[in-house]
Amino acid sequence: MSDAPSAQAEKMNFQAEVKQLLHLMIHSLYSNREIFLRELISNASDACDKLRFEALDKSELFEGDGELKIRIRFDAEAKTVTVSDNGIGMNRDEVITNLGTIAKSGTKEFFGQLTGDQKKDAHLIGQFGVGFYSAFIVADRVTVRTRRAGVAAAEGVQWECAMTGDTAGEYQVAPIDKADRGTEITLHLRDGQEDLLSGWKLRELVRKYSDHIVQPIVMTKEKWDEEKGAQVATDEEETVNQANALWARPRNEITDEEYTAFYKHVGHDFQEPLAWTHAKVEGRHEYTQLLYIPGNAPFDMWDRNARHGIKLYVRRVFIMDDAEKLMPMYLRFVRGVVDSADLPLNVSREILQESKDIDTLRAGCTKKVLGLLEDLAKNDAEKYTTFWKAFGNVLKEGVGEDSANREKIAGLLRFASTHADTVDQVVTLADYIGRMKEGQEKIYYVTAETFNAAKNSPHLEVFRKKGIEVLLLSDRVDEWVIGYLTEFDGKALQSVAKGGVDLGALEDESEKKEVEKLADEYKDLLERVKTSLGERVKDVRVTHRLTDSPACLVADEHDMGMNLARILKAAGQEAPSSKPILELNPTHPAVQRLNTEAEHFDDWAAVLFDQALLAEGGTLDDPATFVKRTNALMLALSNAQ
Ligand SMILES: Nc1ncnc2c1ncn2[C@@H]1O[C@H](COP(=O)(O)OP(=O)(O)OP(=O)(O)O)[C@@H](O)[C@H]1O
Repeated sequence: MSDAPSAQAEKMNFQAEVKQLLHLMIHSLYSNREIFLRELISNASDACDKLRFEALDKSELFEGDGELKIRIRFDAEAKTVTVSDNGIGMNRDEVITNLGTIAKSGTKEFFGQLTGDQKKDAHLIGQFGVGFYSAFIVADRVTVRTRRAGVAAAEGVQWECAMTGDTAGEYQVAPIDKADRGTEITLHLRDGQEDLLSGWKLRELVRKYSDHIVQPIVMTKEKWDEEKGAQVATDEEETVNQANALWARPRNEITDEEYTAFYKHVGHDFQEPLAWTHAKVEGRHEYTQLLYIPGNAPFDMWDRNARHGIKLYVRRVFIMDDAEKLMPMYLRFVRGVVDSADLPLNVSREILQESKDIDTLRAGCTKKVLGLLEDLAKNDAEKYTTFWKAFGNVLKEGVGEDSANREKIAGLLRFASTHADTVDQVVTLADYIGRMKEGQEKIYYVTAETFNAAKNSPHLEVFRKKGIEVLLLSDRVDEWVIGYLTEFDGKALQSVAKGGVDLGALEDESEKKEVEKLADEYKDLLERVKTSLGERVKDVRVTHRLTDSPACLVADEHDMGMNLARILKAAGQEAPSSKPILELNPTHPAVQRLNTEAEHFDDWAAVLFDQALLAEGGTLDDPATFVKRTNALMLALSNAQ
């Protein structure tokens, strides 16, 4: 029963998503039921960290008790397990928001991806974050008693939810008196969970999952009672975890299991990390970094304001969460801890904004992470592939964002190309250069909105014929990457859909002469087409790049590529309007036919232009006229036969 006077208790309904999540949690995560303790301890530890941070300039929040700790108790008779902390606590509004709703970004995507298959869904919930609600895996009633630091005892709040009978979708909130600040969470265990009512079992779980928690986790000491033949509680308390900073220990004394358990806490992740790097840096600035690459992208990765980044400590004292200044945006998936020996203990977010020391820390952390990625790429291709699939598109942002490390980041990029002609992004720029034809000076690429549009682009025809590899870029961010990455290892990057194709030494003299000759022969035709198309084209010329298609559109050397112009337009941005150049393939029968056409010349010219635009991935601004013209030409042809 609740300790609160029921007259003042208020019934409230969970947000619909919470109900769904609770249901899923209980059904999909049952085989992982032990994690509830890790999650509650992790939250308690975060609550202590938050208090420490808020108390930096408001020491009265400690209320005379600065020794932050987490306590675990159990009551075998009442069948309860209680986790309490003397951290920041919550007020009524916070209780309702934090425990009654899900305010996370990515919530919609998460629910959209659920399949009903328990295994798959368990994996998804893990990625989404299990948190407080995991308590309901082992408990059918949960009581939270909490009081925010710094407010009066009478401002305590009790939250309670029973998952039985008709009340499953609702919870109760009531005011209570709570003398000590912080949060106490009592789990009323479900039938069959009695094994958790044991000091030995709970200690085992703490050691297994929460040993690395920095605050002491205390439990009542037990001793063996011969008469009763059982362990009995004493009046003393003892710390049951290591309660020291894992990152401050020497690397060779930390096991992989410990690194992994620590990651799950700092990364708010349910799954294993992909890789980590742990180093103590000495010199002008002294700091320790323990940085992890997660195995999966979190749901809120595309939310550039998402939290959960790097925790900053100063000489092992927690300073702040999500110190975004410590990692560049394009490495926002990195999780972990940086512990500085030089920053002042009273450092604030504002000081951090301007601190030169932070710039040094960030440069050091960035270097470490890029080094770790290089190492993975070189020595563990499988892991690197996993990394690339999850975070490749975020890393690409770095090409524009971090000019100092541009070459390094470029070396980490992976592309699809005409070499394998598959959608898999596996080609490095170095691989490409290694396969360049003799006499080839540039790295060629094509950008398009989809992989198939890139792969089948008419602009590739001459490259395919000559066996020259072309990178196939179809991720949105690629246009941005290419805008900054103009060369790699001394080789310029060149779009196959821009400017004239100058294949340099790859083109033989006779081919060049042939094109020049055709250009001369077709001079009049080019002029007529240009006049016919009027404002739609900048120029009309004979192509070097087509072998099979009759026509294609290209952007002038210094104009914006057409794919980028479309992306900008779709994003509602002004793109400088530049007209394309139409290139015609005089060896194609359609173009030869055009040369002799009199009556339907304008229709032919317009259809060739529109087809080239479609093949290039563009959209017609007047599709109905295109259809009408094509039909008219088909009829004219069949009448002529
Ligand atoms: N012991 C506690 N003391 C103070 N606040 C708490 C405590 N436990 C939970 N909360 C609050 O409730 C919120 C929701 O907790 P929950 O565990 O569901 O998610 P989370 O910790 O924010 O994220 P994640 O599930 O990804 O770890 C927390 O963000 C915190 O604000």
